[in-house]
Order: sequence, then C-alpha cells, then structure tokens
Amino acid sequence: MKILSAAQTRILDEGTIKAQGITSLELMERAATALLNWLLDALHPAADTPFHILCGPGNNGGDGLALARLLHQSGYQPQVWLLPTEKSSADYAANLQRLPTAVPRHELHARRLPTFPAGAVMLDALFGTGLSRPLTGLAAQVVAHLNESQALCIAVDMPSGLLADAPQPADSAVVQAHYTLSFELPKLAFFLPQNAEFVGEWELLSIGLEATVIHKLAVDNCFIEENFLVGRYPKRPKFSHKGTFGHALLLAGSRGKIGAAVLASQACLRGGTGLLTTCIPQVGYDILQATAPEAMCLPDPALGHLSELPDLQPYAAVGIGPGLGQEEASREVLRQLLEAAKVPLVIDADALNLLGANQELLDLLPPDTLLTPHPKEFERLTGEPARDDYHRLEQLRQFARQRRCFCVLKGAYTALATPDGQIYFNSTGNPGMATGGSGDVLTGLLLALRADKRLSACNAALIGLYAHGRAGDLAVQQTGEAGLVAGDIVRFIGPALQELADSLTHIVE
Ligand SMILES: NC(=O)C1=CN([C@@H]2O[C@H](COP(=O)(O)OP(=O)(O)OC[C@H]3O[C@@H](n4cnc5c(N)ncnc54)[C@H](OP(=O)(O)O)[C@@H]3O)[C@@H](O)[C@H]2O)[C@@H](O)CC1
Ligand SMILES: Nc1ncnc2c1ncn2[C@@H]1O[C@H](COP(=O)(O)OP(=O)(O)O)[C@@H](O)[C@H]1O
Ligand SMILES: [K+]
Repeated sequence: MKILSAAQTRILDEGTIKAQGITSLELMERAATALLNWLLDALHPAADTPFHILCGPGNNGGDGLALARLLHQSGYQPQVWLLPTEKSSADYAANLQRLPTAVPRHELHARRLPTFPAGAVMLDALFGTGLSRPLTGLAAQVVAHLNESQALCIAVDMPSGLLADAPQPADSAVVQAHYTLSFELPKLAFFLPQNAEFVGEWELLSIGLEATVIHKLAVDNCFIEENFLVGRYPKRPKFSHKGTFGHALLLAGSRGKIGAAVLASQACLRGGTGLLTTCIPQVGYDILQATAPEAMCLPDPALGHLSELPDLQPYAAVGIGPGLGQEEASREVLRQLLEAAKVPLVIDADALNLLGANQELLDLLPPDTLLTPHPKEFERLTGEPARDDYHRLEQLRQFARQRRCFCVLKGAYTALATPDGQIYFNSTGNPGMATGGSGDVLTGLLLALRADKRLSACNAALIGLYAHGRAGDLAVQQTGEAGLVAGDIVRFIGPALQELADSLTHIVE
C-alpha cells in the first residue's frame, strides 16, 4: 500500500474527481458516510451519545459538517463547534448551508471554551492534510483544551496540528486523538514513534479513491500488508530435497549469550532452511546440541567467543551477530567474512556494533547485505544521532542507498530500506515482542530466507519481517503480551510462513 505525501493526497483527490466524474462535494459525502459507518459499527453509540464536532475552515471541517448532518439524520443530536474564519473552502460553505437548523452550532471563542463531558465523543475536524503551518492563537487553545478533556477524541483524517509527512516544531499544538480515521491510504506520520501520542490507533476508511491514479503516483514509502506478499513466498515443491532450500551458516554466541545463538538457530530451522550449521564458541557446544539438535554445530577453538572464520565454501548464506560479543578476535572474524563472502549476508546485534565502532569495515559490505539494527544500533552504525524520527528515516534511506545494502530499522513498524531508496513499513507484530531475543529470532528467520535461492533479497527481507511479526501475533493469542518470550515467536514461524505459502499465487500491487 502506498504512503502518499500531503501534496500527492491532493493530486489523488483531484484525479478521483476527474476520473470518476464526481464533484468534490460528492467525494466529501463519501468521506462523511464512511466516518458515520465507522462510528456506528465501532462505538454502537446510544441514541443520546453527546457527539461534539469541531470544525476548521477547510475541507477537513467540511467533512465534520457533513458528518454532523448524517449523524442528525441517523437520529443522533450532534453539536457543531466552528472555528471562526474569514475564508473557508467551498465545500465547507456548502455543507454549512446544508446543516439542518436543528443541529446546534456554536462559534468557538477563546474566553468561552466549552466543557466536554467525559462520556462525550469529540470529533476533531479542525485541520487535515491542508495544514500549512503550526497552529497558533485560538486554534492552539482549542487543541490544548481538547487534550485536557476526558472525552473520547476521534481525529478525522489527521490529528489537527500534525503534519502528514514532516515534523512540526517542538511544542506545537497537536490533538492527542484516541483514534485517527484516515481516508484510503495511510500517512507517513502514522508510522513514527514520535507521533504515537497524537495519532492513537489509526484506521483507514475506504472512500473509493481512484486506483488508476494511485497506481501512477510514484512513492518511496510503502506499507506492507499480506496482499503485497501474495505469491512472493513459493511453496515447497513436491520433489524438493534439503539442498533446494540452501545450507545456512550462523556465527553467533559468546559466554553468557549462548541463548541468542540458540534462538537464532531455532528460528533459522523453523524458517525452512535446508541445512543449518551454527558456529559457536566451545562454551556453547553442549547447549546448542541439546536445544537445536537439527543444527550441525561447529565449535570454535576459543572457549568464550568466536575467533576463527570457518571455510565458507559449503554455505548459501551467512548470518552473524546474535550474542557475538565484541572481542577483537570476533571483529577479525567479521572482517574476514566481509572480505571473503560471496553469498548473502545477514548482519545483526554485536556484529553491527563492531561495524559502528570500526567504520572502515562498512566499506567492505558486499552489495545486498541485509543489516538488522534497532535504533540504537543504527545510531552506532551512522555515528550521527538523529534529530527526530523523520531524520532517522532519511538516514536509513541514505545508508541503504550509499552502501547498496538492505537495512532494517526495527520497531513497532519495522522499516526496510532498499538500495534503490525505497522504504517498506511492516504491518505485523505487537508490543509483546518488545522482549530480549526477539531480534535474534528475526535474524535466524532472515538467514533461512536468504539461503533460499528462490527468493530475491528484497522478497526475503519483506517476507521475513512480515512472518516474524505474524508469528508474534499468533503467539500472543496464547501467551498475552506480557507473557510472550522470544521462543514463543519461534514456535509460530512455521504457521506464519505457511499462511504466506497458501495465499494466492498472483501478485497484487
Ligand atoms: N482525497 C482525500 O483524501 C479527501 C480529503 N478530504 C478532506 O479534506 C481535507 C483536506 O482539506 P483542505 O485541503 O481544505 O485542508 P484542511 O486540512 O481542511 O485545512 C486547510 C485550511 O486550513 C488553513 N490552515 C492551514 N494551516 C493552518 C494553521 N496552522 N492555522 C490556521 N489555518 C490553517 C488553510 O488556510 P491557508 O493555509 O490557505 O492559509 C485552509 O483554509 C482532508 O484532511 C480530508 O479531511 C475529504 O473531504 C474527501 C477526500
Ligand atoms: N512494540 C512492538 N511492536 C511490534 N514489534 C516489536 C515491538 N517491539 C519490538 N518489536 C520487534 O521485536 C524485535 C526486537 O528486536 P531487538 O530490539 O533486536 O531485540 P533483541 O536484541 O532483544 O533480540 C524486532 O524485530 C522488533 O520489530
Ligand atoms: K483533523
């Protein structure tokens, strides 16, 4: 699913109107109808539910006014609060005129801001994608007032004061919504942790925006849902053998962190690898043999850390990092790996920290290497703290471009940046996965997928991220969020991948 800029949203709006031969007022009516249907379906509001709709001067306010009329027609008694304005949009004016006189309308006034009761449903239709500058004056006061109320706050399209695709100055007034109901496609702002307190839960309401126009819009940010992956994860052929899926090599573990190597090994096995060899310091030998008997175990001569790179000849892909530690000898193993590798690499955890601390190693990264930092590891990689989440995203894009690699930034919406500058946000996963070892599981799974020659680097990464989160979503149904541990994710990798294998075999854009 494409993530459009605010400017592209306007192009889509106009393109839809043209292509479908409708008026902008009709499009607004679709938006208001979709909002009404959501309110009725999601809230099952009692007939006396106090709906308060705050309307700004543009089409966002127009949506609010049209919704007020539809609520009234459905038997509710909404009240409308208008932000005084000198100029308003044509569709705002048209919907103000169409508002039945029985719907109470009030002008917002700085000295007489209304008290919204705790049981009220507030609809924030002040500003949407047309926001052109930070809110000041009365609008900012209204937002602050709204944020203090105990009422349920639902933002129409965008929380007012939030820009769709860029940061706003610190301390700007922004509505803190419980829900944001956006039209058709998500906004970039929804994916960034710094906006979570404003956006709340977000949902997309379909209003029939024109698919042919969407198709033509060039974007560099996408949101990956299951339909995008349909057909990208091949079934296992009937006459396949273990060689079909590749032999993976994992370099992981150090004294006290053998568990990371175990989790990554288990995840690689559940990820469908044909064969797995795990290279581990001696201290981990018995543990790994007992906990991942399907893996072959190659003990390093050193007791507590990896000190030697094995012969790479047999392997289809190599993963390095989980629990590795940052010993000098292990850094040399990493260096030799980067110099020698002719097969896909997956680099995680301490191997990333070693790259960050020894920047010259970054020049050795083979093209299409997959790196999986969390934000702190990513900061060590770049050596430059990000100003904010938007800046970090651009750093990510730049890093993947410059290094010709695939770089993941892990989080609630894990982002994958590709060498051609695209960013894909993953849609699966849950806060139960914020627990030690979840990342090791991801590395093992990605290693298995990179060892499978049938998958491109990009598809392997997208499938791995999606299936990892999906496995977490299946696991959490049994464990609850607090009770989820990384090993639970491993148990559901198989079912998550099977869902993708069973999905239809055509590719849906
Ligand atoms: N395709 C779609 O997605 C559809 C979109 N639809 C809806 O349209 C919405 C976008 O409408 P929109 O373009 O009229 O912009 P909107 O957000 O109402 O605000 C613009 C007004 O606010 C003003 N203004 C701006 N910043 C300000 C500030 N800081 N402080 C004060 N004023 C400020 C600005 O004035 P100006 O910047 O020109 O001075 C202008 O007057 C969209 O979010 C969705 O709800 C649906 O109806 C149908 C399908
Ligand atoms: N709130 C969340 N929602 C969805 N996924 C999450 C959330 N928190 C963490 N995750 C996922 O869990 C994994 C954590 O990885 P990482 O931070 O490397 O953990 P560790 O180093 O302990 O293994 C990542 O894949 C991340 O996307
Ligand atoms: K809004």
